[in-house]
Amino acid sequence: MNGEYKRKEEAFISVFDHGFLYGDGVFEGIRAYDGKVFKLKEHIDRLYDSAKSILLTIPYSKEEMSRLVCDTVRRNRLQDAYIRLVVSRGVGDLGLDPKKCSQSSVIIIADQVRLFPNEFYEKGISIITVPTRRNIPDALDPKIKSLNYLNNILVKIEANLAGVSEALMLNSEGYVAEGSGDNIFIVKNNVLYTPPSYIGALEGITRATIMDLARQKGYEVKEQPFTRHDVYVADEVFLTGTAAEVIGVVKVDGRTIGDGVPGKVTKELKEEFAQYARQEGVPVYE
Ligand SMILES: Cc1ncc(COP(=O)(O)O)c(CNc2cccc(C(=O)O)c2)c1O
Repeated sequence: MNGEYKRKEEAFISVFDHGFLYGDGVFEGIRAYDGKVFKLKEHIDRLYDSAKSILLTIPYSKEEMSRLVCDTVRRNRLQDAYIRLVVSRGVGDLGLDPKKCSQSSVIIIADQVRLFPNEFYEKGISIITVPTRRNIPDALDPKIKSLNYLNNILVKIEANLAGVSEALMLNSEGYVAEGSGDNIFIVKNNVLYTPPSYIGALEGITRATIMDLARQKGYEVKEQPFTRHDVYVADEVFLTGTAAEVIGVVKVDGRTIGDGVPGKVTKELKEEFAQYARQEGVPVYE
């Protein structure tokens, strides 16, 4: 926390922190595999882009921040880790004006990874689309990974109420945007499609990695808008995210996708990703 290491039980922020009061801040969710931080540069770059976009100053260079992330994993003696990196506007008085905050808060948490049950990956998951739309880019750009996650949480609540583990948001024009915490791919006739980021979605790092891996395997990958209809009639559907990695979707709004089990391309890319994620990364212990 702001350069000092605190035990979990002593790690507190002020009730006047504008990250807490107004969601005024940005964050990243990063994973370490076998003692190596995966896609650290990409996550740090996205964090600093998000901060710049809301005129939030991060009081460390990217190199210092990268070192602090690795230090935090090391001090927690973790090999496989989930890292939450948060930068808020910091402590100010009760007005929302950012000028009231003199120093941003920087918090780095390294914890055990909590994964979806293995069964979700083997059998695939059932999801729904929900009425809650993705934030429109000219209100709050979904490319900014900000602490404002209520749009996503409302979608998660709708998924919970429907008894499913994830839900898809459309954008204001009715095109599929993304899940509450993951990006979406559909496969049709061996071609992969994913919404372009201008649709109103986070530019996922897992999404970008899967696009590269798929192309290296010879698949055509197209970034183009698609509708719920395209999802329903797809041969395969899968979601990507730092936590989920690659997870097959076998039912959407009651429509069975393909044969009702995770498809060939989904399984191939999940395996490819798992191997790649364990080879790559910034070593923490060397
Ligand atoms: C809205 C949204 N869209 C897509 C993604 C996937 O992006 P990455 O491939 O860069 O992770 C995210 C990221 N979502 C995310 C990241 C880390 C943890 C968790 C969690 O559910 O605990 C969720 C996200 O929050």
